[in-house]
Amino acid sequence: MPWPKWKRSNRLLELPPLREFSKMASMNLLRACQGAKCLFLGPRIMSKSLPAITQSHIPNKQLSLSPQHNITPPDFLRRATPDYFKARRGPFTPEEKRGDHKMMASTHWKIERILAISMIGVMPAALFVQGPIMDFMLSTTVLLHGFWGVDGVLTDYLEKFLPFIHWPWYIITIMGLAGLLYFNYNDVGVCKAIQMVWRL
Ligand code: HEM
Repeated sequence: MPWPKWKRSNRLLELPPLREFSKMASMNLLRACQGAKCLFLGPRIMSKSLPAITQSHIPNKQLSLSPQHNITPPDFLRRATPDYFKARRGPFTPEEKRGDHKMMASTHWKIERILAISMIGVMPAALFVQGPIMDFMLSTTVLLHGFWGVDGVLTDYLEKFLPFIHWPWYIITIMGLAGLLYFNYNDVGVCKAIQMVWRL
């Protein structure tokens, strides 16, 4: 149905389209944040952090010492610079995006989310329907979700400094899974156990 005449001449319709409007708003917000940073943190910190932001397209190895001259410093010197401890912002090659996994990171991400969404159903269902199948579903979904969650944190924050860090986590997870399965087979099972804890 066409707009009535008075609405077409309404001032509201003369505003820029929503996309332009949000672009302007975010630019202003960014400017305001930079201003606040200068005010509270002082210009020294700003002048230190700004190059890192503007040069985020340069790979870490080149960023670390002399980005202008494109010099790649020796490894021990690279590790001694603060840039080594900064998060890498890309750009990432397809090989890097894939990592050394068997599947694309995006596929893995989707599976993680499907599992997390399925937990929204499994968790309340476990309160009403109990039995070995529900015990198994609750144990495996929560364990796998927790495993991937912590594994992601280790990858993001620790792997760079402690490359072996995943192995203790794999061992803990396998032991946890074995413990949960043992408990489900030989005892009341996780659903009943949670109910019993809450009844205390
Ligand atoms: C129905 C319940 C739950 C839902 C829907 C859920 C959903 C999610 C989602 C979507 C993320 C990813 C967040 C992100 O990448 O920014 C996440 C992260 C995580 N979840 Fe859950 N979760 C649930 C329960 C649990 C439970 C019970 C545990 C403990 C075993 C847990 C442990 C974690 C951990 C360790 C992370 C990683 C945190 C991080 O990356 O900083 N979650 N969860």
